[in-house]
Formats: sequence, C-alpha cells, structure tokens
Amino acid sequence: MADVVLQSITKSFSGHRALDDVSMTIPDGSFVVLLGPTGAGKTTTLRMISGLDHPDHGDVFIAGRSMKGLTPAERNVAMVFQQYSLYPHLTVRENLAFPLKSPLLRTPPAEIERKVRAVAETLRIAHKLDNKATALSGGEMQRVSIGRALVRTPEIYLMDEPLSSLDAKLRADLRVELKSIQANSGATLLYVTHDQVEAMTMATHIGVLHHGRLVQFGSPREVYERPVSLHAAQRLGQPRINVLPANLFPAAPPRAASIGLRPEHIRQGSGEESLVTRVERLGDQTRLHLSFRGHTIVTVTEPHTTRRDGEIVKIEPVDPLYFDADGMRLA
Ligand SMILES: Nc1ncnc2c1ncn2[C@@H]1O[C@H](COP(=O)(O)OP(=O)(O)OP(=O)(O)O)[C@@H](O)[C@H]1O
Repeated sequence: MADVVLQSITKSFSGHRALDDVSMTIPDGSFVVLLGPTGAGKTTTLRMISGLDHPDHGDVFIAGRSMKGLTPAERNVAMVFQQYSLYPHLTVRENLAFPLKSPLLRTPPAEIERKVRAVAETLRIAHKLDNKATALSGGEMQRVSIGRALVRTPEIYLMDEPLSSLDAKLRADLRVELKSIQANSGATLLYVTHDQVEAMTMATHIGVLHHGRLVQFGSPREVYERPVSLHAAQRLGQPRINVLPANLFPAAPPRAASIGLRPEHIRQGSGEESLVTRVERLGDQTRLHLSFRGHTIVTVTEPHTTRRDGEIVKIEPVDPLYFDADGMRLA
C-alpha cells in the first residue's frame, strides 16, 4: 500500500465550494476517518482520490505519483459505498470474484478462489458463497460489498459510511472486524462516517472537515482532548460537549467567549449550585441533565446514582476548554 497525498484540492459545484484548499497526507497503513456534518465535503474528498471526480485545482498523489488524468481503474483504489452495489443475478462467490477478473489484473483462477474464500471467511459469509446476492439479508449484502473491496490489494480502500445502513449489533461486529482486518493487513483506509464511536474506535487519525476545509487532522485523542475549535470539539464525545458563556463561571481567561465542558470537566459536589432536571439511564451510562443559571448542562454520573429530579447538585469546572468569539480554542 502507499501514502496518499492531497495537495491543495479545490472543487466547486455551480459556484459552491465543496472543497476549499484541502491538503492532507494519509500515511501508509493508517486508518483515517473523515468527520463532518452533512455537506462538509467528505464524499467529494473520496471521489477526488478515486478518480470518480476531478479537482478544479490541486492534485492527488498515490505512492508519490500524480493521479492527474488517470481513470478510477488506473488508480488502483477500492471503494465501498453506503448502499450495496452487488450484481443481483450473480452468486456471492461470483460477486466477490468479479473485481479480480478485471483484464488488468490477470489473476489465475486458483488464486481467485483462494482469495474469495479467505475474504468470505473473514467476513463470515463463507456458508453463503453459492447463494444469489438477492437471497441475502441487508447485513450479509453489505458484508459482500465490503468483501468485494477486500479481495483486492489496492493502494487505498475508500469507504463511504459502509456500516450506516446496518443494525446496531451488526455495525458493532463489523466495526471490530474491519479494524482488525486493517490492523493485520497493514492496509491504508480512508473512511467517512457520521458515527463518532466508529471514529474513536477505528481511526489512527481523524480529519475534521467544515464547509469544505480541513480544520483539524490528528489522533482521535488529540482531536477529543485538544480540539482546535468549537466545531471540532462538537464532533466527538457523548454526551456532546456543553458550550456556555465563559463568564458563567469564575476564572475565565481574557478573550474567552465560551467555556466547553465535557463530563470529565465537571466536578460534582463542590462549586456552584445547579438543579437536576432529569436523570437519564441509558444502561451503559447514566446522564444528569442540569439547569444552571438558565442554561442546560448534560453530564454523566455513576450508573446506580440515587439522584432525582429537583435535587440540587454543586458543580465546578475542572480544566475546561475555552474558546474565543470566533470559536477557536484558546491554548
Ligand atoms: N455532483 C454534485 N453536484 C452539485 N453539488 C454537489 C455535487 N456533489 C457534491 N455537491 C455539493 O458539495 C458539497 C459537499 O458535498 P459532499 O457530498 O462531499 O458532502 P458530505 O460531507 O459527504 O455530506 P454527507 O454527509 O451528507 O454525505 C455539498 O454542498 C453538496 O451539495
């Protein structure tokens, strides 16, 4: 596999900037997750690398080679989309073998069978190899779609919300499988998702896109703990970071317009009084909804808390994040 470099990519659609001077290096063997709200430019970024679309300015380099003018087939990338893209009249085996039958690859039949079987076993669909694609559940179809990418050894896998149409259990299973496949094979992956659990658990690096600009690129921990802006801070963390006027609490630094409080930034039992408005038991997490000087704060408490609505809880910020009037974090 290889490094993939985006160099100053700009792309507009009828005057609207979908990507604005995006530069990014996807290191060889990394699992890069692109995060951003709808319309941020995530899919457009994948399409620039795959060759399904072309930048107005800038260039993509794969293994140091400019991709200018090269078709998707010539780029040796494998893409998985959110919706299944299988041939319904073919069996699972034939669907999986299809990408290897490209005349460009000239893969010997025995090699094709070996790869198809290995991928089917990894994705736990080997018992369905002779079924028609239409005779599969949604989850199985998506496994085959992912398998169709994995049979190949491209320079980079590009995945656009491949798990978002699956139920929660299957999503969790496939998340673990994809991460271990990537970690074991050393594959390079660029992965688009709205799901921050996927981002936190699978990514070696997270790229945060906002209005077509790459606003932060770093490890999940870095983006979570040291977000460059309010926007980046809001992309990670459950419950979402609480954002309040900085002067609600004492000791805000000069230029701070807002204070960002994640649950770990809120000490309970000392400080200023807040009112419990709701205790929300989610099974793995119990959340406290607090009313504080006309603002709502959502934080986490012990799973078996005896706190009730209407109680008073004192709260105090501990090492919170501060942001200026433009939403940029103050160091
Ligand atoms: N083919 C196209 N024609 C016109 N506008 C487009 C086209 N493709 C993308 N856009 C616009 O470019 C911007 C970025 O779109 P893109 O699909 O990359 O966003 P995204 O971050 O992937 O969003 P989502 O999470 O909804 O998939 C959007 O404003 C979108 O409407």
